Amino acid sequence: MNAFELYNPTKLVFGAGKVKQLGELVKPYGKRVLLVYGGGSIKRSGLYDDVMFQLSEIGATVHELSGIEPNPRLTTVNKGIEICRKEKIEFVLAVGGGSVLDAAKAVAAGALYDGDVWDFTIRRATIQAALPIGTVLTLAATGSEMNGNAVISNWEAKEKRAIGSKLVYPKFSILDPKLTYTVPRDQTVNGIVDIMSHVFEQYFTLTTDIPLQERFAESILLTVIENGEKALEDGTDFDARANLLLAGTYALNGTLPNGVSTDWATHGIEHEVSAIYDIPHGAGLAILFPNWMKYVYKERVGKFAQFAVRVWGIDPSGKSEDELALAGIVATRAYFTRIGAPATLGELGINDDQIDRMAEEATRFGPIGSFKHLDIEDVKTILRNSL
Ligand SMILES: NC(=O)c1ccc[n+]([C@@H]2O[C@H](COP(=O)([O-])OP(=O)(O)OC[C@H]3O[C@@H](n4cnc5c(N)ncnc54)[C@H](O)[C@@H]3O)[C@@H](O)[C@H]2O)c1
Repeated sequence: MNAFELYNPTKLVFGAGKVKQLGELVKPYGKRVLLVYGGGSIKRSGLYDDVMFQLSEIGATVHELSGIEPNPRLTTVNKGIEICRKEKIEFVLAVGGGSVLDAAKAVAAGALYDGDVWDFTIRRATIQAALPIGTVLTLAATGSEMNGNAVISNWEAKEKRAIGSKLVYPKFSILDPKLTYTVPRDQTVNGIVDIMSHVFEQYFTLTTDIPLQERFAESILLTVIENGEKALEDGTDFDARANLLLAGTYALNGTLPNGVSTDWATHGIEHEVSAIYDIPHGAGLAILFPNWMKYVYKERVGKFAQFAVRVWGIDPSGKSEDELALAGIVATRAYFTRIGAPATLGELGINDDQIDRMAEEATRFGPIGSFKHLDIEDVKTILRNSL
């Protein structure tokens, strides 16, 4: 096991009706609040009114940044930064899915930076300060509710890049499974794939003798596989939604990578696809991950065989490790297809036009991944195999 540090300051407030605690949770941080949200689903569901009521109860002055796009854009983040500076905002409250949370984090960091917030994504500057953030999550997927990451798209430059800092962990996140009842089927599917992909990035590692981390990861995968299908059958199944929501948080809150070298190559490639084609992150991952698996599994066949047996319940008798590994990859693709995720870039209207550019961008800082280091030619092959 590698040396590691675990840091997670986010207070998780989980359960039905927990939005009632919002006012008290915001109160210590100030009364000048920027409310960040997306395209209006929170208005239709009544959540907006509940949030505004809570903020009015503590006498907060609320300014709004609405219209956060899925794959949130730098231009929108900049609008939020401007409001923060002009209105002397003390607290940023994100209400929505991962895109809203990520945009709020970028706004919070950009507001206290005397330069272009994009600098944080291209390693020109590191975050030195940020406004405090709180979140009310409405979609199980990214883990952004309990981590220090945010992904922002520069639509003009067709680039999608991540920022990360201890300073942008939410101070608190409210997770009420009932708030996810209205998530449409396709977004539920994208969320399931995103959560599973976060686990894959940390599970497929060359680090050995890590039984606790492996079983953590396998239990998250099994929980998502079972409860994902239940939530798709009945979007108002409280327990299925609750289990999915908590799995999403644990998949990317710093629990799984303890002492383990993690990969993240597939996420890097997916970001290049959605930077150009603006596809949902989960859809891109559903297409790419089984192709990444097929390309790299020989680096450690035994781990993929274990995945097949423990996660997909494949009977190992009479099968070689290689056969088991491949059966696990086939089962992964079959599950994605069963829940309705795309299997090829072609299904999303993407052809080979931009493969060179996407591969160049994905490897702009050098080879990616740690399970197998992927250079530009490897990335091109995985993208071509995904057409
Ligand atoms: N910060 C991280 O650690 C991290 C990790 C993975 C991905 N990401 C990024 O997060 C973004 C994706 O976030 P996401 O998957 O949470 O989706 P999202 O926030 O983009 O939301 C997807 C859609 O679902 C709608 N929606 C959200 N909640 C709803 C509800 N309760 N009812 C009805 N509609 C609802 C939104 O309005 C939007 O149209 C991508 O940009 C991705 O790259 C971030």
